[in-house]
Amino acid sequence: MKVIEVRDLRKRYKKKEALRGVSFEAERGDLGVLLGPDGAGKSTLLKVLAGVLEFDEGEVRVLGANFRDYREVERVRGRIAFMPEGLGHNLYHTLSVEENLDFFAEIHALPKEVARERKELLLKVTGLLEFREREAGKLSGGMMQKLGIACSLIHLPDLIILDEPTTGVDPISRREIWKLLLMVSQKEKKTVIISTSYTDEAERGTFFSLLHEGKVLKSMNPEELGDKSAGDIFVEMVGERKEEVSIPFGIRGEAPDPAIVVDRVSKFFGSFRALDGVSLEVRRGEVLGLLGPNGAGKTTLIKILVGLYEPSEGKVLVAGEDDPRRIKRRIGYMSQKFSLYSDLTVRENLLLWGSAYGILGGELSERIEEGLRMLRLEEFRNILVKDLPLGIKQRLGLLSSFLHGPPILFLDEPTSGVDPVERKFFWKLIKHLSEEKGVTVLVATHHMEEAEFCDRVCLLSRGRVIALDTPAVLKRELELVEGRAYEVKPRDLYSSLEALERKGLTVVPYGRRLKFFTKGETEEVLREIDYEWLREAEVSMEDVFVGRLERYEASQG
Ligand SMILES: Nc1ncnc2c1ncn2[C@@H]1O[C@H](COP(=O)(O)OP(=O)(O)OP(=O)(O)O)[C@@H](O)[C@H]1O
Ligand SMILES: Nc1ncnc2c1ncn2[C@@H]1O[C@H](COP(=O)(O)OP(=O)(O)OP(=O)(O)O)[C@@H](O)[C@H]1O
Repeated sequence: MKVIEVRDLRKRYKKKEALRGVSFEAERGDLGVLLGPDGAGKSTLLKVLAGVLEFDEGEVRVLGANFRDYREVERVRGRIAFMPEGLGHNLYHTLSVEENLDFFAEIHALPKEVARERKELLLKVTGLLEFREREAGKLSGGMMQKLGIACSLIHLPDLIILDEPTTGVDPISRREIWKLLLMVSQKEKKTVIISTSYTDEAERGTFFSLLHEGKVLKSMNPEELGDKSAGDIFVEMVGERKEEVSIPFGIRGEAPDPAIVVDRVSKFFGSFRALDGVSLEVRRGEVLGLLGPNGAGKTTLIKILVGLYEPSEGKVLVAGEDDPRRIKRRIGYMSQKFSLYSDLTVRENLLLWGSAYGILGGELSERIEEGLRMLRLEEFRNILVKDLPLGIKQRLGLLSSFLHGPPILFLDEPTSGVDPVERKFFWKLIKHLSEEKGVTVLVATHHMEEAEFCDRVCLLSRGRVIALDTPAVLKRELELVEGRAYEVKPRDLYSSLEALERKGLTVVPYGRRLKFFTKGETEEVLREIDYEWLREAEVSMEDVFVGRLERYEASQG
């Protein structure tokens, strides 16, 4: 049975035609993934499907209701869950984690026992069990996102629409969330439609659709991919950004070496210890990647370094300064939840930022024009920030952070929700700033492939540094502990999975593939699953992340 039938859908916002004749279908039990460049129209399509945005032309039938007629939309609204894009936008920030879940269960009139069972399951899957009493507004970004997903799933409606649910979510939780979505679609036969900026996620659903400039360019099922990845298809259809980066304006002042010193820093919120004796140094001109599970303390550390929080213990030196007011003048900061004025346009925001740092007149206009061109923001210059798609907001956030030419840059998840092509460009820009301009960069990310671009990587867990080294050393160390990594080809995925699990090996799904480490039993394991099915795989930073954390958690009991 078709749960969604869309024909020739058109939607315009004032002058902008966001959807230009979209056709789209999904059946019961489908898990459909929307991919597309920033601003392609994904959120617009999802809002129409959820019945929260009116459309101009075309036919939209959802759960048998004709969405032209508003009374029909209302008839099925209770059977649709919708999570909008953005961290914690569907939550009550002054209610606790548990109260949020209870609230959503109650408005959908779930029987008490069912609500209790589901709540416990969702708290477990999202890793929020130990934080059930914390106010939602005090959760980390990724924890908020996971609570948002849990609140959308608690009444298990027939159609679940999630706009970028895994943005800001750490790699381990991302796997758990995917397991949950697969269970909801395969076992419960619910229909799930999500958008994502992770192309590997497109390979895990029943189909994916690539949107570009308000049209569906391609819809396919992952089996049709052959040897290609969804990322390859994305780049083929959308095109790469091949141009070199060159930032014509100068950096104001130079940082000392080390540029950042963190000395035995702890931070308490009430009795909760968010940072626990963190010490590290960032060398001048280095790009240091900050990784860690949601709630590890990455944002807290960055906020201390940029002078927004005072440490409870220990001290920091940034650009040789220990006074938060002086630090703020020497750095650039892109925060996780945006320090942008939502009722001002893109250009107005940049004017305010630049002039706050004393850059004025012609020089400011030149910097803004150059920045808008470089980050492909020109067409958005007169759009209010609140109307910008997430990925475009991120571009503006990045530009504001370095517009005034600071020698040290703090970027808190700059690429979350940014499309893969633009994400690569962000990294070209970050590397250019560090290598050509000598800028020191501290960058938090959940995109593990980006950790490869960092000079060194710091892995935080529960407020402590558990690893700090170059990506190459961390990967080599993992190989020594875990053995060689192998990948299993897709056609034999499930039989291989069983064979491997019988051997007691942890098998990790990577899109349509599986990956495992041989742990010194190479011959025996390889014999059990035909050699032909295997290929040697490279150890990735995601393996390092998972491996290190698992070992750390085990050592802590
Ligand atoms: N309320 C609005 N007013 C004006 N223009 C809008 C509004 N909402 C969206 N747009 C425009 O419509 C286009 C599509 O936006 P949409 O949010 O659907 O993109 P998206 O594919 O979800 O992007 P992202 O993944 O980056 O969030 C963009 O050009 C956007 O600027
Ligand atoms: N104002 C606050 N009051 C109470 N607890 C807080 C407050 N701010 C942060 N925390 C807690 O401190 C911990 C660390 O949060 P932080 O935002 O630094 O994590 P993070 O590593 O940046 O996570 P994410 O990857 O999800 O962004 C979390 O458990 C969070 O709930």
